Amino acid sequence: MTRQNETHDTIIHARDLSLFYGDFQALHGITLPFAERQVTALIGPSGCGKSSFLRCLNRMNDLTAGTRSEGEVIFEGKNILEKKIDVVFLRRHIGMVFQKPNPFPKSIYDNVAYGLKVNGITNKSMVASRVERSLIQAALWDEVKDRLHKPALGLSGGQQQRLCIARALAVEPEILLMDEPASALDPIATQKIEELVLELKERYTIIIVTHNMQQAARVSDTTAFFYMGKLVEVGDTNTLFTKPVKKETEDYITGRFG
Ligand SMILES: Nc1ncnc2c1ncn2[C@@H]1O[C@H](COP(=O)(O)OP(=O)(O)OP(=O)(O)O)[C@@H](O)[C@H]1O
Repeated sequence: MTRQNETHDTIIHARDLSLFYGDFQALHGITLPFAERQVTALIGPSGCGKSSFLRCLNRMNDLTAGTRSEGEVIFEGKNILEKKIDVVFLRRHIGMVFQKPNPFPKSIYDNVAYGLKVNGITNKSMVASRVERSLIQAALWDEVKDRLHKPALGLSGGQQQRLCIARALAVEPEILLMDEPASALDPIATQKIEELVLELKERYTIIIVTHNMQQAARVSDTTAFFYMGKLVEVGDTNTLFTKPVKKETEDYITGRFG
């Protein structure tokens, strides 16, 4: 949770962001700033636009034909939605972890080293030290240090997800986007991911989509509630869950819908 008297600058800021899949408008004028080195949870019922919004923040929606956005997402003084933005560069700064662990069918080592190669880092000792550091940061090193050259697909689901986090961290992003990173995992693996999120926010800004309100309450400093493509309410997590301002938020967090 936020330490008292600590201030956090805005690192990325969606301004009046709308998103269309063909004729269907999935997001309606979302304005939402994100504080540096904080965890923000995006919550809301299925289909409300949480993942669509998250994917706008590193242009993953570009991969879906027929998508169009309006408005701005400001990162490092630039609107990252502009066509001229280099998305490889952008995704080096804004990494992503998906719902289902998706390691490449390569060794554990090569999975983590992959992004470094894509970004032109080939010096062997530098790659080795970044691989080790990323696996330590992802709380996986002790479990894999003796089998780095074994297939990643031989790891458990929870280990695979931490490997995907290590892969994302290897290129030293500022922001980590997590789309329901624990929803495919058992309770123990889920707890590990939650502990990891709390550790990682010392260095990284984390934006996490979750269906699990207890999880949002446990890991996030700020929570944003989405409903039908709109941002209904955003605020300090504790306050949002105990004294929501909007009726829709209260109905959702008390389980009256969704
Ligand atoms: N590729 C796509 N093409 C067309 N419509 C889409 C596409 N992806 C999402 N949508 C629609 O956009 C809306 C928002 O979907 P999105 O997946 O962002 O919601 P969500 O809140 O993340 O849902 P969930 O919690 O179920 O993952 C939904 O109505 C969905 O059907």
